Amino acid sequence: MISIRQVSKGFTVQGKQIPILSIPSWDVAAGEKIAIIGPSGSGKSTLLHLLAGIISPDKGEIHVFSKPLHQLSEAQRDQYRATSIGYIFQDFHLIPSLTAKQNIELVLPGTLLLKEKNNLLNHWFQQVGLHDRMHHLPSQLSRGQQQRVAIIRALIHNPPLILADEPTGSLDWETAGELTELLLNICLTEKITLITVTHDLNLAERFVKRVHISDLNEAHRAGKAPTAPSRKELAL
Ligand SMILES: Nc1ncnc2c1ncn2[C@@H]1O[C@H](COP(=O)(O)OP(=O)(O)OP(=O)(O)O)[C@@H](O)[C@H]1O
Repeated sequence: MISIRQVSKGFTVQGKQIPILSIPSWDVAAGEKIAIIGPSGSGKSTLLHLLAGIISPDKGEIHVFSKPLHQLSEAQRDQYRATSIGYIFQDFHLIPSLTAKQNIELVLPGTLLLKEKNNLLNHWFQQVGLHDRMHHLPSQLSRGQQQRVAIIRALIHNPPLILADEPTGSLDWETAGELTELLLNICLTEKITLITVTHDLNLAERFVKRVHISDLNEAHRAGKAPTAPSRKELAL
């Protein structure tokens, strides 16, 4: 379903090209639930951005659902993201002046009939356990509840692939565990492929498959890619 071949990606900083990722080969099968782990600055978010078509590789091939992302135009990549990808961020990016329900209505197609729209909204707010909070503003929701709304926003268009970048990074450990279980269960039921980036090894344990970025990334293994100090190191 996902196939990466000889992909490299770097960034130019002050005129100097810095290699970040160099992935000879990586395959993900449909329905897999994968936690990507690795130190800060090792390229985990960059990998998700490549898979979402937000950025393009400098070299190599990325196929997702047989689509050659490396060959798509920007408009085609926008279309790919709109139809095939649900993206969940660490910060929820909800619009503060809109209720939870209105935040989701914004991303629904205008062609839906009112009844279809309400059925869909009721279904998903039930699924994440927020059916009694639909009319709350984000500021009236806990952080865990706000992330549940963001999960609905990522899932409501039925994407076959969810990319989650530290989705529980700003939550306490108990809420983080609940949210991770919720996401895993929904993806299992809906047969969605889930790739989650996390720093939290305890949360990563809940995934059947864990991939360390340095096992994918030759640039990192070879010490070519710069790595920022980890949060743990910074906290010491
Ligand atoms: N647009 C950019 N321009 C220049 N350098 C960038 C850019 N985006 C990322 N980088 C660099 O690429 C490296 C990898 O960044 P990335 O965000 O992918 O790491 P990460 O593993 O997700 O880190 P963290 O766990 O801290 O979020 C970092 O050294 C970062 O500074």
